[in-house]
Amino acid sequence: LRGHSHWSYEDLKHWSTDYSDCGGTKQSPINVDTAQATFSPDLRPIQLSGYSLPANKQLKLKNNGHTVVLELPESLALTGGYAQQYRAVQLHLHWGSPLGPGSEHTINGRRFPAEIHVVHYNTKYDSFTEAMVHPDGLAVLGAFLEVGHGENQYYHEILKHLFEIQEVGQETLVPGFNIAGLLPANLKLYFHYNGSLTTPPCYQTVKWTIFNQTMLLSHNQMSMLVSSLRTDDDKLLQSNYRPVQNLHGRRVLASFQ
Ligand SMILES: NS(=O)(=O)c1c(F)c(F)c(SCCc2ccc(C(=O)O)cc2)c(F)c1NC1CCCCCCC1
Ligand SMILES: [Zn+2]
Repeated sequence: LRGHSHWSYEDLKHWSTDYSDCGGTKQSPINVDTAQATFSPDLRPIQLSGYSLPANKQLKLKNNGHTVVLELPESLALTGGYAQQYRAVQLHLHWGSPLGPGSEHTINGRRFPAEIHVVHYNTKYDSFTEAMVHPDGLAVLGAFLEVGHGENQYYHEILKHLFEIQEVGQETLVPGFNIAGLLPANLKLYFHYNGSLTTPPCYQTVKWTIFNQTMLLSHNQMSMLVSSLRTDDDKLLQSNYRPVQNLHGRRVLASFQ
């Protein structure tokens, strides 16, 4: 993955020359046109197990030059909503700048201030790297972040460490907490579609779940997110989102009407 870090959000055109899947027909992110989404009553509530981690479980938080990544133990598992079991790999965020929002997915053309992705791999494969090249290999849970009134205590567990990893490659340790608190309380309402990693190598191996309920952060927390991290040319790491990709006939399912 080290070799994948020389791309940037500025030269998107070259992604598909260096990584052929980036030019594929099942790419992410997408715009969700809610009027075109198909209600699918057999979409079950997403169920998380093992997401509540004790404080003595230290998690690595890293600035990898493209986002902030929190590495997750495989003890976190997706046990509902997907036909097979998936285990957590990492979570990371996408955000904008003081000039504009930075979610990756959009809803009816609306871009949200930020978006969290919790990445999992299908346990029928021996490892994440093995899973990530199979169409049913990965499951990513996505939720939008908006500015509300109060501080979000769960996001604070990550945001309060950002100053320690301002430079690319820096990492720090975060005490365990209830990772489920980073996702909506209502895991029944979501959109579902087959897509890809939104970064090179853009493998088309992700079953995406985008929750309908958004997460609320304070204004201060959102500004910490958009103005703490730097990239490898010492500029602020901002607007780390890929433009929405064509559906090419794919259907988006909705677990609700
Ligand atoms: N939205 S997403 O899930 O596609 C995604 C992004 F959009 C991302 F932008 C990222 S970060 C860019 C990829 C990367 C670069 C460097 C390092 C490192 O030095 O450790 C690691 C990763 C990023 F890490 C991920 N998720 C990754 C996809 C990259 C390859 C496998 C790693 C787990 C999932
Ligand atoms: Zn992502």
